[in-house]
Amino acid sequence: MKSLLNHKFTGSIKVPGDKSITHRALMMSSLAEGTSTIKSPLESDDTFRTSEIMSQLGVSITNEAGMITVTSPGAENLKTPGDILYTGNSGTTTRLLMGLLAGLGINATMEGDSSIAIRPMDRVSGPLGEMGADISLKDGKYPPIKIKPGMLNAIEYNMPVASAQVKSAILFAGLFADGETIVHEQFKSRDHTETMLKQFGVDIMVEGLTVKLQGGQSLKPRDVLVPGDISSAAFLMVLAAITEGSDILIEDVSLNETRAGIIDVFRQMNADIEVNKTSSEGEAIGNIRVKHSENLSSFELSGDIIPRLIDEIPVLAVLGAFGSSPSVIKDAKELRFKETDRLRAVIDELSKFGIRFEEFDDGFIVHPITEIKLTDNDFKGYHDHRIIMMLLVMGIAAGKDINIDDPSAISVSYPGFLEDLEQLKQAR
Ligand SMILES: O=C(O)C1=C[C@@H](OP(=O)(O)O)[C@@H](O)[C@H](O)C1
Ligand SMILES: C=C(OP(=O)(O)O)C(=O)O
Repeated sequence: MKSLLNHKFTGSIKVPGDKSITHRALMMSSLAEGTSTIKSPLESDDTFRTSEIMSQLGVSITNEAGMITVTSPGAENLKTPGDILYTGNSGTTTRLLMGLLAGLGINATMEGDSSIAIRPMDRVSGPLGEMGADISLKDGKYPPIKIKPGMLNAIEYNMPVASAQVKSAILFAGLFADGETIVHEQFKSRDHTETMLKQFGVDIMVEGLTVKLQGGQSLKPRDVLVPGDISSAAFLMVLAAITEGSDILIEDVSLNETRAGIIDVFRQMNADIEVNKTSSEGEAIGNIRVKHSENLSSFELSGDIIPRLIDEIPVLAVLGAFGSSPSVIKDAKELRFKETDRLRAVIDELSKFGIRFEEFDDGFIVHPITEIKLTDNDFKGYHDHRIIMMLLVMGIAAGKDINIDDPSAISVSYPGFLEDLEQLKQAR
């Protein structure tokens, strides 16, 4: 499908800092007695929630010119918060802090917005309960989450779903548990917690799909450099690949293998992509250049690649629609438990452009778009940042001005998205 656009997107850009890494850096610096710094963090609604909560626990956090300074009295001296801890729209804040607060033995109640209120939390309270944590949930499953102090024992846990949030919550609790905590994954989920715990001086062992950690270790302060977020870069990568004349260079972005599944997909699609790693110490970092390609083919994704691109699937549906034959996503049922049911949202909203889908319980087939015909110009963003940015990319590629009910949730992960699009936009 040729795009109807009269402009292209060119130039170099840095996307905002990685959301997963920023959350973890704020949490781990708050456990390490002394002063740590976080350079180029993501400054967005979700990371603000984590920062606010760490402050409520007695940590001093200041932010000046793209550098956060965290001064902590140490894990044992964090205090019981006076108020409810509000996690907003952030699943990562909510789930990781369940493990951390249970480990710290802090009495607290956490709740978030209306989307967090219907995201399952029993996947975390289950294993934490096995460790001895006292956590109660509404209807046994949802926030508000009430955590009471208690002694924890280490467990050996087989993860039923690929989830870095569950794995990280168990590892955080394991830091304070008696004995060795062992987590086995079926598919490898993002490993930022493991990498960063090592950087903060924790002895943690990673062997294939198994992570082991001895309780009773303390963290030492350090300086963290946050690379750009490949999940944010994904929107620009897809835009460049599908709009004629485009050529975008994204600099200093995370190339962590457990996050970089989208690069494999671009290669599978015969997209024009160049990747140049500039550092592989700790978190891999580098540059990604994507040019428009006339000859995108298709992709078939299932199994272990899914956790490596889980948040990119909405925008990959757009890429698939510009391929020469149908593309397939399977084993992605987890998308139904994100900020909204993302499989439903992708199919319902992209169908309004005339894109044809076949839906499965755990994925979809997206057919190549042959003609863009808007059946409805009123789009729903479901207050989900990834769905809204997906729609904006599709709208641009289609050369249509679309109405999205409420685009404000972009600020959950990429507050400057519209400005970055403006900066890259050129007349053709
Ligand atoms: O640990 C993290 O930082 C995240 C893990 C993923 O969720 P799951 O753990 O539910 O797969 C991902 O979708 C989310 O955006 C961030
Ligand atoms: C699912 C996401 O985040 P969280 O789980 O932290 O809300 C996301 O950023 O796409």
